[in-house]
Amino acid sequence: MGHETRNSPTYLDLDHNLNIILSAMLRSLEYLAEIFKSTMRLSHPLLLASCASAIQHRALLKPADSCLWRPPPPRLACAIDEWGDNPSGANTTTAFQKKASGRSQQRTHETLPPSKWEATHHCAGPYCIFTNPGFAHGRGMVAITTSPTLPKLRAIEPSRPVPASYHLSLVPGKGLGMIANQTLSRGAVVTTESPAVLIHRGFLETIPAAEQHPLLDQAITHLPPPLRAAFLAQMGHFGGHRVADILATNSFQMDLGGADGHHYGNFPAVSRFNHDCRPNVAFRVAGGGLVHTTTVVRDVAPGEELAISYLDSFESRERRRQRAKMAWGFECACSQCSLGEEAVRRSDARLEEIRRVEGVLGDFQSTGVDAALLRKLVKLYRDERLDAGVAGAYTLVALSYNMLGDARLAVKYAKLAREAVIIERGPEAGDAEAMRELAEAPKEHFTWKARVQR
Ligand SMILES: C[S@@+](CC[C@H](N)C(=O)[O-])C[C@H]1O[C@@H](n2cnc3c(N)ncnc32)[C@H](O)[C@@H]1O
Repeated sequence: MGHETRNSPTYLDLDHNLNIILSAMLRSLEYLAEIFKSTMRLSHPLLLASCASAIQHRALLKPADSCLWRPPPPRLACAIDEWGDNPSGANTTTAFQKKASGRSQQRTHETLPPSKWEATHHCAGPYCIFTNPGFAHGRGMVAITTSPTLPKLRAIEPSRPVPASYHLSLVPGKGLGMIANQTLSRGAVVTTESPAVLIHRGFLETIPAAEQHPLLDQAITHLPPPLRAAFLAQMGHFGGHRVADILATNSFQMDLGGADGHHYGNFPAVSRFNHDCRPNVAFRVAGGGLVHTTTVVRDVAPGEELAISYLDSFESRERRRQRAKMAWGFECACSQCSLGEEAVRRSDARLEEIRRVEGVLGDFQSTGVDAALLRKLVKLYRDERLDAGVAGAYTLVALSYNMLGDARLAVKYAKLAREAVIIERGPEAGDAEAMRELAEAPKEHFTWKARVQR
């Protein structure tokens, strides 16, 4: 599973870019124009691409410099010293395992296994299996990654569960899907989940299948039985090696930070979301805690399917369909893709117009920016039902109204932008704070009348 930006297969961070914008604005309005252009092209702070694409991409990479599958060395291969008083792992039976084996288990803090990362001697090239069977009170987690990633693994947080507001059901043509049990209002959280399996991108892209597959199989055996069962119950769309297929069908690309930070994360509960090009649910994996959170972006009625977008929703129908087919192997017949030909033509034209208008607004040198253009952008998003990607548009509209010297509408859209940013990227997103500041004091904001005064 993967989700794409509107124009680039790289990892980017919109908050980071907005911060650049803000400081750049103070220094040079011309510089701002350039950064605006690139920033407003993005629809999502977290850029995801499918394992399937990665596997296809692997063919382009030069044959691996990796070592062969290594027999267990006499001592642990990875830098276990980094974790101080890490126990040997002899007592790693989890609360779940004990429950599963029928023994009564009082789930108190004392009886739960400690949550610590342990190295194993199973490695391929620089990538080793690391396990944490005590993670999240015995739910467990496993990673195939490099030793320098260990401090980042230790920062991963257990999710705080939310009451289930959906059930799983067969959806014609899609396999299982998530169906709302109740009315859900915009902003309602549907799922929170920590990764079950975390795999370094380099492992999937450079280690040959003959070495990769045994290590993947081995990694899964380190999950406590209930989580292992949940992992193996996931859909595999492509066939072939079971674990690799599950990862190719159900992984989110995640950036743990730094040059070595690119990983794929698997979340067995989240894996049941089907795709829709106009989804009613947005997702994010925020911060070093790596908790995956999904939030409803428009009101949902009981019985409605909950869906996320695997793709860049701003691309044309043709392009979206190609990508769905290439990366996940299905013909996209979502509500937007199955419109009639005339409606599709109008939809594609609106998407093209969104790109053009955002280009104009993002170029500080451009003329013709007025309230009518800003109203047009908002209407285009509404007509296209881009509820899951509206935060960037509202942010741009709020800043633009302020640059035009309209404090009332700058405040209105800054508030809308802040709400949308929180829904799409979480309350900790930098843009949420930036929009709060704009809403509180538009005339003191450095964008005030910036277009009028030129
Ligand atoms: C992450 S899984 C989603 C859950 C899956 N339906 C299941 O039964 O577990 C992704 C797979 O679901 C199917 N799928 C998801 N969205 C779909 C859609 N809009 N149309 C058809 N198939 C879809 C495809 O087979 C895709 O490879």
